[in-house]
Amino acid sequence: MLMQDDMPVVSLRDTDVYQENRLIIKHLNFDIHRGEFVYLIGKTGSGKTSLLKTIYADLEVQQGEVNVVGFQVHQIKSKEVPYLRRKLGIIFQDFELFTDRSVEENLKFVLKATGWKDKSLIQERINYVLEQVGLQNTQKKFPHQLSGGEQQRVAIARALLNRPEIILADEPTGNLDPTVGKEILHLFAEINRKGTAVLMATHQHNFIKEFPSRVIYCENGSIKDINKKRIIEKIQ
Ligand SMILES: Nc1ncnc2c1ncn2[C@@H]1O[C@H](COP(=O)(O)OP(=O)(O)OP(=O)(O)O)[C@@H](O)[C@H]1O
Repeated sequence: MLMQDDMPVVSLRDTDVYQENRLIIKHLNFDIHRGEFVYLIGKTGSGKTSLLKTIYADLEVQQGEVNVVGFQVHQIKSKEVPYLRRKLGIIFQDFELFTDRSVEENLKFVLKATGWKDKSLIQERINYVLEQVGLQNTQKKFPHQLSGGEQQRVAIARALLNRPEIILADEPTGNLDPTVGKEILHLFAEINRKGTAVLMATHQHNFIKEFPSRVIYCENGSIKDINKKRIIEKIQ
């Protein structure tokens, strides 16, 4: 599906976010543009994960419009969902790697499932994404042989395989110690600098000071853009 250059990568119009019959966030209106880096913050249970799931078509849109990387998610058919997800890089708190496969096999699995056939192109792409995350020498290792931070880097490499328009990261540093978490933040910042948009749900407000960028705040069933300076002042 073709996208015009000036089209937002994510655009929500009067969108309600539901978990089953429960309204979690109402009347959402916001855009994320190409190359933007956006933090999604808010108390536990405020709906950050539900909002991300709505964007990657894991929760049904019951009201309003959700346009994501050229797909109308509010009327997407289930057979189209894999094509939407191919344009997104999705990162979770708990990495979600296949534990019974090596790093290389984890990455190969995604490429094969998304139609890659040429063995040398597959190997080239795997080498490239691992280099991007600073893990050139881990191809034959299994997830349990890697640290948490390294496992998250593999998950990020996996998310980069199909050159996503945007990375959706749900509390990606939640299982990591603060130093490693900060390194992962810097990796996201570097990926963003090369042009990929990032939407990151996080409880770590100190990240906003470390790498200042747009902040969306989720509270009492609604969201608003807030001034990052105010948050930085509050945490100083
Ligand atoms: N599968 C589900 N079925 C029904 N309700 C759910 C489900 N998952 C989450 N909820 C409810 O939806 C609301 C929003 O949860 P959500 O996980 O989106 O919040 P969050 O801001 O991501 O929280 P956290 O910071 O703890 O990850 C909560 O009240 C939660 O109990």
